[in-house]
Amino acid sequence: MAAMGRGLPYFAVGTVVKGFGRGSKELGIPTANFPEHVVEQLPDEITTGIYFGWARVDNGPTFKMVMSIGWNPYYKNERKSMETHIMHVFEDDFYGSELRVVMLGYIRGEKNFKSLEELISAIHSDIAESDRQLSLPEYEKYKDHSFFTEKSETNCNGVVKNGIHVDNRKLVNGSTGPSDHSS
Ligand SMILES: Cc1cc2nc3c(=O)[nH]c(=O)nc-3n(C[C@H](O)[C@H](O)[C@H](O)COP(=O)(O)O)c2cc1C
Ligand SMILES: Nc1ncnc2c1ncn2[C@@H]1O[C@H](COP(=O)(O)OP(=O)(O)O)[C@@H](O)[C@H]1O
Ligand SMILES: [Mg+2]
Repeated sequence: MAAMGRGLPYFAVGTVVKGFGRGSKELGIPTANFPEHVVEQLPDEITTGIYFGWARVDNGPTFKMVMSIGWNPYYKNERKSMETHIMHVFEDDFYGSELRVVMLGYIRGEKNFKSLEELISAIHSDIAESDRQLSLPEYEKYKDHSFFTEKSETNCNGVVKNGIHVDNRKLVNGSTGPSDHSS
């Protein structure tokens, strides 16, 4: 079987936070931004650039997604971001919701562009390419991965690597007690 790329599949969970508000307003392409600690947990193999995969908001359906990781050279951001455009039209914003993603393939590196129109057109090509790739059986099957159907917990800041859930809530909340309430 063909390899997916170094570090892939990569699973991540986090709360949707505010970015610069450019995605919807300037580009017409909203991106749900992950908080800094999720970005910081990315392993070195996950280089900056554009990835495709699947995404789920809270307990909703799982949709195709395309993600941008990096400093957005067109805007020269000072902080590295990890932003997911979900291929679905949502009625409302979902800041504060839990976003789960699995990244399956790498499309290209981040680029600078001479105009906003060129950036927008590149993003539209990425969306079309991701849409095609995700319909292939080898990628489509991840839509129903147990990662998405596991009972989700509030304030879950866990990160899942290669199917293994690494729960780092203790680090985030500073709690050291056991997380299992059933015993
Ligand atoms: C599929 C995709 C590809 C992107 N490619 C680039 C890129 O090559 N260069 C760049 O500067 N920004 C790129 N971006 C990031 C946009 O500039 C970013 O989403 C926008 O600045 C919105 O940021 P905000 O969430 O802070 O509002 C891409 C975004 C997406 C969704
Ligand atoms: N299809 C979608 N994909 C991603 N985010 C969406 C989508 N539809 C609505 N949103 C909402 O829009 C927000 C992102 O818009 P954006 O302009 O990028 O703002 P920000 O800079 O705060 O990330 C998300 O956090 C989410 O609440
Ligand atoms: Mg955004």
